[in-house]
Amino acid sequence: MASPYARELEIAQLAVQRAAILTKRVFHEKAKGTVSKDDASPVTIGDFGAQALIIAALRANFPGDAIVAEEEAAQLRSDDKLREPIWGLVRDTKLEDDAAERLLGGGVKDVDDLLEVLDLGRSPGGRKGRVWTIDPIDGTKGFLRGGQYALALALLEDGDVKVGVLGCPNLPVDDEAPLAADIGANQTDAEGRGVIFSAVVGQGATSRPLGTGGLAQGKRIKMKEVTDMASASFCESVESCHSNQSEAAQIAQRLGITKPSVRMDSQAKYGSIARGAGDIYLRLPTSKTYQEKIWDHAAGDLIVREAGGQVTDTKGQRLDFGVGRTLATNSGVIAAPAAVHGRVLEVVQEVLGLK
Ligand SMILES: Nc1ncnc2c1ncn2[C@@H]1O[C@H](COP(=O)(O)O)[C@@H](O)[C@H]1OP(=O)(O)O
Ligand SMILES: [Mg+2]
Ligand SMILES: [Mg+2]
Ligand SMILES: [Mg+2]
Repeated sequence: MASPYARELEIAQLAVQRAAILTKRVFHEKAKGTVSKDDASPVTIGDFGAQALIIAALRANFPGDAIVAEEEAAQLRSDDKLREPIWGLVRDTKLEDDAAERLLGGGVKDVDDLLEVLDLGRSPGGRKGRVWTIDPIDGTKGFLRGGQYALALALLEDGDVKVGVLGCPNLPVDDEAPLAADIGANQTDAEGRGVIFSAVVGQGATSRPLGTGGLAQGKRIKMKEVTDMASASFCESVESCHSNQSEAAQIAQRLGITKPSVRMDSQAKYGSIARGAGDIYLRLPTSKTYQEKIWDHAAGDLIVREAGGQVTDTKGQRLDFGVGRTLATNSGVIAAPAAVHGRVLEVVQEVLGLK
């Protein structure tokens, strides 16, 4: 008998792989069709296109499942200058391997279907049933800057993450490559770059080359053991408005961490620590009102936990993906090897005045 979630995993990986072909094309274009959303954050033709391709694959393979995705069609309905290039990209993007493309199935018929497909991602989420979460480009600011970004897809069942897939086109394929100080800036997806991290609950976490055809064999990944805090380092956001960097510096000092933080955009941080290229991911709230979105954390949360890590918020609670489209009951994120998570949490709470 096939292992649980085998089909969901395969379809999710192929969907991410195909959507990454599209985002890589846009990554190399000077004009990325960037517009501003209501919350002033940027979105590009790459975000819309990748979301359409991923949802089309889910619609074809798992028609009964709900979808919580970041983007929606509203802006495109009134803007054909934006809509047309997205439609062109979606229409022309296929996996190089015909058999894999057939297996994935799920095209987008025309421009109207494109808008319809994008809006299939407006489920409110919740505690019941199967819900896919999609972040078509996580770290859009990194994508625009030429840094790291990720395509994130996860399956929730009754609020728990069962399958997580993270495509990181600009990370090295090699799990052993240490995190270079410049890993978050001026990246390419040239030869030797592009990795998919995946996890299924209870089955461990893997990495494999992202590629553009079929899926290569996966390799087991594990977090690095941190025996001595002096040799560890934090992996943090590039954006100081996404995570409080001065509090992180105080926490590092109290823990005896001397190395500078590695800064990179997106859930590539979760993938990097899961494969032992980095140690500890800290995300400290910068505002009392911002609620983290479930699509920004679901895949990464499972991948780190299946690689031997522990993921909680700053209160020490597991991330709760069953309360809606946001992590409304959580505050911040601490992802670390299980053996040191408790110590990191303790110091985070001291510095944030939570104990
Ligand atoms: N004010 C905010 N605080 C925290 N995260 C945010 C905020 N605004 C947007 N984000 C989301 O944070 C994530 C990027 O995190 P990081 O800084 O770790 O790369 C992205 O998912 C981004 O959305 P998006 O998917 O649109 O890029
Ligand atoms: Mg966004
Ligand atoms: Mg995101
Ligand atoms: Mg996004």
